[in-house]
Amino acid sequence: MKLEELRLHNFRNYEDLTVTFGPGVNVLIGENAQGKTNLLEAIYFLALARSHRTSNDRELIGWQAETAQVLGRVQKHSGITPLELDLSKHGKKAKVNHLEQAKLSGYVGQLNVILFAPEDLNLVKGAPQVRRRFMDMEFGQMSHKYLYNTTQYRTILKQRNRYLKELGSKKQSDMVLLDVLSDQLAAYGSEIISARVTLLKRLEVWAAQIHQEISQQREKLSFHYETSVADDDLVDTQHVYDALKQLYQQRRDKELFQRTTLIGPHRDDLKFLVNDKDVSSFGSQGQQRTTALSVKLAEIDLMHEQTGEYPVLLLDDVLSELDDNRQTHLLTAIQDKVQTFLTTTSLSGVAQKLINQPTVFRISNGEIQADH
Ligand SMILES: Nc1ncnc2c1ncn2[C@@H]1O[C@H](COP(=O)(O)OP(=O)(O)OP(=O)(O)O)[C@@H](O)[C@H]1O
Repeated sequence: MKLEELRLHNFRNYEDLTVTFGPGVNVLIGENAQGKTNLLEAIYFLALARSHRTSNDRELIGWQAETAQVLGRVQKHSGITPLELDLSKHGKKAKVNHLEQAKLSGYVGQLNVILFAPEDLNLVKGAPQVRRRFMDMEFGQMSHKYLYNTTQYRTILKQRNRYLKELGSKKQSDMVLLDVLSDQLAAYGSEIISARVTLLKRLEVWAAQIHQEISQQREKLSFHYETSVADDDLVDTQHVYDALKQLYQQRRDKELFQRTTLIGPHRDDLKFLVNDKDVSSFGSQGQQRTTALSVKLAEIDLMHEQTGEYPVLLLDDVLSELDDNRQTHLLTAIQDKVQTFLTTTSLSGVAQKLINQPTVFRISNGEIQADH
């Protein structure tokens, strides 16, 4: 899929912008603080109806304005889809084909993006929530069911945690309601865990292949999904559901004592192994970077496999963080097949690694100009 056109009204420092993009690599050049990342953020927002930088949508509205709009035209095998997000201080409206969508799951998935920013090099070394967020953002774009289950799970988790607090402080003593909430949490949680296990198996195949190429056949990358559910129970959703229910029974006293939910996908993690060793503890910085890059590039193939369309790739200032070999791998992997938006402060070093001429835009103070 390709993002053909983007229009912004009062989005961050863009008052009024209409821009048509090229189908291949689009390079966004500009000095610091001119609006390069804001533009990538707008594309990410158009795809996921949320920003990658802030959970407060109001920050996205231009300082002098009350409302903001992001509109795009997405080209897919099935034709062109217009997307629209309207933001105000009262919330946001999402439209597909000019029709307002009541649920986020009706909107997300129309434009699929993969964002790769310097922070993503933390995928391996960072806290577990970085990897959980990574799984949820990527798998949610590929599967409506996954997105729905994670949204429901979060709601029940909040209710259950609130109830555990009330039980802990003796404001409540009814264990029947706790059982009902545990049951619902196990139902959504088991769907999430089995989907993660299945999709990670596919992602692992692609990532291992890319990692092997970058490391010149020296390293074997593999994944391990870490969860309280025993490996033997990770066979299907029903087994995971039964295991979670049992775990909620067994750990009830501990959860009541700690007044929070200790088991479920919101506590799980993903480990990356290089030559069977945990790369976050034993890998060099170079191996950790190669792992992050391989996983990011593998997502492109996984999304294509799952949806039949290549996603749009957003590279925010990431090239400067990669050495020559890794840069070449990244740029070769995306040639021709993936529409890419790449921010940089200088074109040197990028252009000669690309086979085809990129479309270049200069960004200055919230304005964009195509470079001819
Ligand atoms: N809501 C907003 N309204 C207006 N301007 C904003 C808003 N939010 C941020 N800005 C402005 O946007 C600019 C930052 O843009 P952006 O983060 O895209 O920079 P950049 O071009 O990617 O720079 P760098 O290369 O340093 O990352 C700043 O000048 C900031 O003041």
